[in-house]
Amino acid sequence: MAQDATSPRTGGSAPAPSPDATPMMAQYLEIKANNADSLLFYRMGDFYEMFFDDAAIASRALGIALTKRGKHLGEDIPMCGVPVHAADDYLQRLIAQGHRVAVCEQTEDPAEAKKRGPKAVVRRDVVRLVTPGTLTEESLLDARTHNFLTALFRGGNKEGSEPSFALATIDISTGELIAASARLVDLPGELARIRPGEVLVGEDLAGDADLRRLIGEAGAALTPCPRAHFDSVRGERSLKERLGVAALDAFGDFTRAELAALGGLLTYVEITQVGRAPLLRPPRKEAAGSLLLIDAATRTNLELARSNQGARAGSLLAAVDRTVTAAGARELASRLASPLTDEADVNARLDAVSYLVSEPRLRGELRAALKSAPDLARALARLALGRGGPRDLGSVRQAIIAALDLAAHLLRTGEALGLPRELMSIVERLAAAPPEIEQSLSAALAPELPVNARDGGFIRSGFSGDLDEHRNLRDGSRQVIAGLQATYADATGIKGLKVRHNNVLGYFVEVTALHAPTLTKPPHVETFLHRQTMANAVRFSRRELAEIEARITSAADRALALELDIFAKLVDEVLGEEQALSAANAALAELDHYAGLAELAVEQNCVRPKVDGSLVFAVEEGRHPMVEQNLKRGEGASFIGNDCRLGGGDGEDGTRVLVVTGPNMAGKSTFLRQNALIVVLAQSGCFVPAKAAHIGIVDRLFSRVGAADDLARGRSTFMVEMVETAAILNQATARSFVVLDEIGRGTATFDGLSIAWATLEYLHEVNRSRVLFATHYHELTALADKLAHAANATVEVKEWRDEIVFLYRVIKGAADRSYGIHVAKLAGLPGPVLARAGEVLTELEKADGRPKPADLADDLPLFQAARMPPGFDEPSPLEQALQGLNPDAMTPKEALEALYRLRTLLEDEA
Ligand SMILES: Nc1ncnc2c1ncn2[C@@H]1O[C@H](COP(=O)(O)OP(=O)(O)OP(=O)(O)O)[C@@H](O)[C@H]1O
Repeated sequence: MAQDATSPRTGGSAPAPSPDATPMMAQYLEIKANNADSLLFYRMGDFYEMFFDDAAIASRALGIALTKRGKHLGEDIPMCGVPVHAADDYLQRLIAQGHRVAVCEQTEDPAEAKKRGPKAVVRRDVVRLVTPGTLTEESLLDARTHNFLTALFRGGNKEGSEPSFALATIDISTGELIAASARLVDLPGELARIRPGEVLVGEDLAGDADLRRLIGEAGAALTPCPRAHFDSVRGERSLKERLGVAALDAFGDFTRAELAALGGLLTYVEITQVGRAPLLRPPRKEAAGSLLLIDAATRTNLELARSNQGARAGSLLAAVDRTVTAAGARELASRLASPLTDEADVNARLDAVSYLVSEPRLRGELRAALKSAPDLARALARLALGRGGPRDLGSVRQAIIAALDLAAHLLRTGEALGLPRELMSIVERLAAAPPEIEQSLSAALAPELPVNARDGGFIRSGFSGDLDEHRNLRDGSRQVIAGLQATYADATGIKGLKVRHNNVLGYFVEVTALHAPTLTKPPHVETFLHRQTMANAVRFSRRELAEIEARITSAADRALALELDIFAKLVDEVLGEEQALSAANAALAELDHYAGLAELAVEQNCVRPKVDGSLVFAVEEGRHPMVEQNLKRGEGASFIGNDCRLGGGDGEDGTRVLVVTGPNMAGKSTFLRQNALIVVLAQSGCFVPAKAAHIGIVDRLFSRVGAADDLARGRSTFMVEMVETAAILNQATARSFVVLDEIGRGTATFDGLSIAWATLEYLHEVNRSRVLFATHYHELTALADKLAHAANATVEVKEWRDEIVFLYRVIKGAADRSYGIHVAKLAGLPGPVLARAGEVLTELEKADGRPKPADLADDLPLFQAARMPPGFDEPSPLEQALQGLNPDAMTPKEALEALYRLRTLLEDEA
């Protein structure tokens, strides 16, 4: 999808309608004028043609030839076209580049138009607008990913109050509808969570450069809509109408702003679908505080849904996805993007996974049965929009069979043991799948189904007497024709005589040029009417052939009309049970997602985390899911699990901040991120890659790495880093979990060190969050020793003959050096450069101008404004001991002993 929301996504310009235009061009210009913001696909026979600027834009975007067709006001008309049968492909490419397309079809038979006069133009109209957020075709969608359209409305604009936004989101390919609100600071995170393909904003907001940038960064196309569409009264009314309810209270407590966003959303959907109403599931309100807040940078940094390369492969989502259906994969993606904060809800999900972990046979059977469950949601959505076909009806039938089977199966096995709450709710919804719809469909549908209803042949013979009769007539007449070939051959004595068919002549008799004279002479000239002479063959028609053909055509037309009638009735029947079917579909998706998570837990040796309301974070032998799976796939190496304990036993004592130092490449970042990922997994209701885990609910998760340059936004590395650090310091609470990886590295050493130092203190004293802080500033280890709830950890390495061996074990204590030059050697830096770097390092270390850690720790506090708690600035016994040390005057043995002493002191303090 195009990333830049500021680039124009409108269609090209075309001249205004003019009286001098040809009748067809006049029609084109009128339709184009009504759809100025879209590329107009204008149907002409077997092609969609584009003219004027649209043609130039499309030919560039699609790499197809730009030609011309006639003149308008004396100028050539640029034109390009795409064949109708391949249109989906071209549409997909245009949409992916952020264009919108208005599809204009012929709405009457050309024969009808001819009746109005030789110059009459076939009536045409736009039948739908295709935009990035409103796709429904299988060929345009990724089956395992939602395609969301989000309407954004700015509310709460009271003088001085912080603007807040209401977001209404729909996936029209499944009918999922969600409403939520976010403060301005949380908006990027919300957009990164939802990942809409298209965002609608009122025209009043569309000019806001910050908002445009933000939407562009979320990878969405921006579509301005009339401000009047964002009307809360209208939103509420159309939602009630669509859902057939008198009040919305049962679905959640929607704010006026959310209803306005819903209004904008539903109006746009109505416009783009040209009056067709998409399927709507009951709206889900995401209440403030019910979800773990994860900002956009953290999502990118942790590679939750996409890897750093932008692909699904390599992300957390890909690493934990063991679902067997597309709907299950979408459910998993939604849940992983939106972890919960309610202890009971998280545990209910974990109960479901636990149950399926402990029932391997049932799990295997469920997964095998789920494999045959088709994508019911998308089939239903297409049927609702009038874009469905017989195969979609087949999917509905198949899905009902699967749902009822699975419900019975789960109940049978669950009876003895009692199913957990979530699985019970799944069973109830599966069991409510309407069997009578399945019966109707099974009775009506043929075993082989075409994609399009107009291809016919999808109704089982024996279902409708009327239909069978016309089919027999059609097929019988075809046989009569086949028989006539032999009759004619006998009568004329021409063995090679053939009866053939084409669209121009209909049924005709064909003989070679050699035999033609037999038919052009009496007696046959009376009955064989010459039609066409080809190079080697001559063609004749006969009256009875034409008569039979007319019979065939009318029987075939009638049969198709009957089939289409039955199709429409079946679709109506199905849509009459839309709610029950949607509910069954959601249940299928949830079941697949739970069974997939249980499968993953067993396969990857994951455990159920203990999730509660404490402030504890205790993980035993935690692992990084993506790094671990990569290692296994690559060298078959095993991942070293590491413990991480923060937050102590009852929250207030013990370590809250862990400062991790260690050589490059030793595994610091991996350690930091794996713990953040464990929070995400646990609160989404997944088992976690560890031996044991206890997680006190986290309200906000932050993960940052010393950032890369963001030149596109005109910000330097350091600026980005500071903006992001500021966001954390301003928002993190005592319930938050913060991961900072080498913050402050993007500037001069002392500036960076000072900022990292102050940040660490502030997190410790003011935010009081659980924090993992990796740094190459070894000076910070002294600070960690000084702060009551901070501790040092390092990643173990062994030195061996001037080489380093990484052990990937996180242990207590601080690293003494970075081994940067060793790592540079591993990376293949030329020998002379390494040797010279070694010399420079020795000189620098000798003349070390950097302040000694202990001195630094004494000079502080840096920010009295932060109101340190009493006793904060009194040196602790550990600090006093540190002050008493003079590393320069110590032998290595003395230093080691001192270190042990310090550690004991530290443990005493904790
Ligand atoms: N626990 C572990 N078990 C096995 N291999 C690991 C482990 N942790 C890290 N690794 C391997 O080490 C590589 C480097 O790890 P990582 O990027 O975390 O190092 P780092 O200390 O953050 O490095 P730098 O300071 O240079 O950023 C990983 O890509 C992985 O292959």
